Amino acid sequence: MAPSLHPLIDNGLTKGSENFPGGKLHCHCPTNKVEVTITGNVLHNHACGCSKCWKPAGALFSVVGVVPVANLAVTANGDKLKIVDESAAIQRHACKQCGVHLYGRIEKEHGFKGLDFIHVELSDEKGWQEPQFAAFVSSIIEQGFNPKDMPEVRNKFHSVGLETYDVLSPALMDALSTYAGQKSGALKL
Ligand SMILES: N[C@@H](CCC(=O)N[C@@H](CS)C(=O)NCC(=O)O)C(=O)O
Ligand SMILES: [Zn+2]
Ligand SMILES: [Zn+2]
Repeated sequence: MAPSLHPLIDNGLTKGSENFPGGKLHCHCPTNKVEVTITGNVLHNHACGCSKCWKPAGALFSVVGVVPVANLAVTANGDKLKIVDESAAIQRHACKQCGVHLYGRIEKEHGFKGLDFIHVELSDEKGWQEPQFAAFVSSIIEQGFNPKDMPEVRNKFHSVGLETYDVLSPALMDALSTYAGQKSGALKL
């Protein structure tokens, strides 16, 4: 049987809705769930194979996207959150009890500062933007995936219409490089 990439991808993509108003994310605790309220849709939603992004049980990939910081609020049981790795660029806030990552925030100077990273499968609402591409695909090997099976993984992404990259997509890499070039002064626009 083919491995699960992610429940939002395995059986094909469900397109998001225009003018989706947003919704609530919940952790997996049976009671006293951490709740995060998102205004508006997620942007740049994508699969991520890196070792740091939260994945549901049995999935090889995370599905992660961004929202402006101003569009995210912790609305219940925020005292259960802790930062997974203080030294990472993305400060991932996870539930201490169930381990689910509710949001990741960039606090240091970075091309994506001002954006929070979220996992829309933590919401019951339908209409979130569907994944747009797959990033950090080769990184699953670092976590124990056999490199000989990589063609199957990339083929599966392509079969649902997603392009695969081993870092981020060209658009996001260009945005990061634009930020770096402007910061150093080498790029003047
Ligand atoms: N191969 C590495 C890649 C990690 C990585 O660079 N992740 C990307 C995509 S989420 C990133 O921007 N990380 C910044 C961070 O985790 O703070 C791994 O799997 O751990
Ligand atoms: Zn929890
Ligand atoms: Zn990642």
